[in-house]
Formats: sequence, structure tokens, C-alpha cells
Amino acid sequence: MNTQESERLFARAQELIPGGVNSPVRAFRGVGGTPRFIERGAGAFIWDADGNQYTDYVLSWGPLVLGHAPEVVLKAIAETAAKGTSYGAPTALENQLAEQVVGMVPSIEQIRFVNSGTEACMSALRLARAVTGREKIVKFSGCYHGHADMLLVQAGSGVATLGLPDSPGVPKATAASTLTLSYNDLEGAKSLFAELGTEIAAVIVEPIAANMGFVPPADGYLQGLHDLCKQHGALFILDEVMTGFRVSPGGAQAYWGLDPDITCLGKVIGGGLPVGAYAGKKAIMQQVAPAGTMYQAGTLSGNPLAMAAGIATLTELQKPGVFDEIVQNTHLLTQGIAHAAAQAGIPLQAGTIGTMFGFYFLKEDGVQVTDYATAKQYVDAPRYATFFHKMLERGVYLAPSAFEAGFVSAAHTPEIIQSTLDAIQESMREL
Ligand SMILES: Cc1ncc(COP(=O)(O)O)c(C=O)c1O
Ligand SMILES: N[C@H](C=O)CCC(=O)O
Repeated sequence: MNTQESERLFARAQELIPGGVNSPVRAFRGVGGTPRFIERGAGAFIWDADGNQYTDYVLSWGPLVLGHAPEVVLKAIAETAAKGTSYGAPTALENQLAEQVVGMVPSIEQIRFVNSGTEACMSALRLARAVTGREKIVKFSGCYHGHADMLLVQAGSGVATLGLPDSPGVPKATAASTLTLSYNDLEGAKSLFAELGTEIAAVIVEPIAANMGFVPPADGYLQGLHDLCKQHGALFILDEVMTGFRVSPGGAQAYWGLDPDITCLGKVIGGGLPVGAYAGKKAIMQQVAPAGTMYQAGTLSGNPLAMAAGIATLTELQKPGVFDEIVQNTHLLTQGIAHAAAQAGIPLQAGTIGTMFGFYFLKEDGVQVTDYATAKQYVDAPRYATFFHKMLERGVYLAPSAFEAGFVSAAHTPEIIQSTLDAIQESMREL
């Protein structure tokens, strides 16, 4: 495979941009080699600067649930852009996307749009602190909620991939108000609340821990966390930036029957443009300025192009059969991955919920990853790196890290999935 142009672009990028990338996970540090510079995408495929074609299971890290460059989204963006790109004043499009989200996601009564998942989580926590008058927050090791100071504590995603310490630059006092627990350990949460319950403003959790690979919640775990919050007067924040409109059209909360106080959204809600949102019960959201006193703002928040892309994406996703078909194809893929590993005699843990999936190469049989500690202990990251490159050579683009999830889109047909499975079988046989 010729990658000369990507290599040339990467060399220049490293002179201009730290590490050559504008978000660390893109740099291939977890798997080695040169990141591919992408020139275009269509449907399930992307093409790099050297003209190589890949079936894409990263999909811009989740947002592209309809695949690359879907006509409905491009048309909505073009029609909106023809009228202007930003006004810094309200538009009907914001109402329209808000109506859609309120209609789709069970717990949401009001929503505030921002520009990224980071902003959504950061603002949700400020709101929780404002509402409760408390300062401490609880997060889970290996979960990632963006890069706001108080959330860069035992974080997942690139922080986990690069094995970084908690980031320099985060004030000690800020980090001190973030308490961390192990994901899936309800007893640990109970002990913490028994000790510090009156000081805790909120628990923030990824419903599926998908920034340390793919770790589903144990039965009753998420509801158990919410019950603890209720008992102690803390708010329960569900970070659905990744799971929103992916685990089900109503997100993980609809899938598991949860009723969070605040929900964080991002990725799919912007249809591939930069959008995030925090949302929840009206009584809580009414504390946000100018309805209330908790301040949060944004020059480009509710940007018309982004709103139009989000509306088009969610409209398409709600058409009969569209979501279910993606789910079926995601299952097909995950079953095939597990089957290929079994045939090759490779210890593997694979999982899928909705349109998300993930798999770990394990160091031994009979172990299971349930949290960040077991992910670090049991996952064979070097084997994933070898596999990743074999797949890349065969034209399949997976997440360049053993600790990230995968995504399927409406453009991934059973035929495309089958050709990926053929590549998986061949690659696993060579491991
Ligand atoms: C669960 C979760 N929350 C928050 C974020 C932060 O979103 P963004 O990268 O848009 O700031 C991400 C992804 O990056 C995420 O996966
Ligand atoms: N795992 C991250 C988000 O889900 C990857 C996106 C990024 O940080 O660039």
C-alpha cells in the first residue's frame, strides 16, 4: 500500500501542529505507523491522500450514523448555508432540533446546545453544582467526558491510549473535587456516598464505558447509581455523547429505562458538524441563564448549519427500519469477529449494543474486562496494533487504539460487513 502522501503530510503537520494532529487519538500512537490523511468519504468508505480506500468503522468517532456525505445531510447544509452561516441570534432550526430531541430522548424536557461534548459535560457539571450548592463530583476511571479540567482525572480515550498521567495544567484544587470510582463497582459507590454523600453534587457516567474499549454496564448498575444519587440529594448525569441516538434512537436511557436528571449529548446530534448539548428536566434546566443564574454561553452555539445537519440526521434515523437495520448489521459484524477469533484460537472479548461495538484481544482465556483496571491488566494492546495494521492493509479502518469503541452506519450493508469479516478472518489467521 502506497502511503507516501500521508507520510509527507504528516511530516509537515508535525512541524505545524503539536504531534501533527488536532486531537491526540488520531496520531496512531497506540498502534504505531503513520496516520492516514483523509481526502474524502462516501457511504461506508473513506479515501486517503494516496488514493487508498478503506471501509470506515471510526466514522469520525461516532457521529456519522448515516455514513459519510449522506445526500439528505449535504442538501440540508447547502440549503441552509445559502442563507448565511451564523447570526448570533435565535433561529427556528434550534427549536426544530430541540423538538426532535425532546421527542426522542425520554428524560429530556429542555435542552441547551453547545459546540462539543466537552462543553456539554463541563456545563452539565457546573449546572449540577449550581443546583445542589455542592462541589464534589464523581466520575469513573477510564471514562472520558471531554477535556475540561475537572474531568481530566483518570480519564479514558487518548489519555488511556497514551498512558498519560492526569494532565499537567489541571489545578490540584480542581482535581481534588473530582472523586473517582471503578466502573461497575456499585458497592464502591455506596461506600463513597456513605462517607461523603452530603458533599457530592453529581455522578457523571458513560452508560457504556466506551472510551476504554467497550465495557457494558452490569445489570442494574446504572439504576443503582441513580438510586444512590436520589438518596443523597446528588444529580445523576448520563453522558450520552457517544451512546445518544446510537444505543437506541432514544439513547442508552431509553434502552435501559433510565431517567437521568441531566443528559449530555454530542456526536450524532450534529450530523457530522460540531454540536453538543446538555439537557434534562425543566426545573433543572431553568437554572441556566438567562432563565436562571448559572452562566453558560457560546458565540456559535446553535449554529444553523450544525442544526440543519442534526435535524436531517435524526429525521432519517427515525424512518421505519433505518435504525434496526444498522443494529442488525452491527450484530452481524460482532458475531463474525467473535467467530473468527474462536476459529483462530485467539482469546477475545467482543460486545455490541445498538450500533456500537468493541472487542478486546485478551492476554489469556477466561478473564473478563469490566472496568479500567481489568482493561489495563488483561488487554493485549500490542496484538491489537498488529491486527489493526493487517486490517488497514486490507482496506479496513478501525480505531487506532485497543481502548476505543467502533461504530457502524446505515451505509454499511451486509455485503460490506461480509467483506470486512473476510479481512478479519485472514488477519486473525496471521496473528
Ligand atoms: C462519552 C463522551 N463524552 C464526552 C466526549 C467529548 O466530546 P468532544 O470530543 O466532542 O468534546 C466524548 C468524546 O470525545 C465522549 O466519548
Ligand atoms: N474517544 C474520543 C471520543 O469519543 C475520540 C475523539 C477524540 O477525542 O478525538
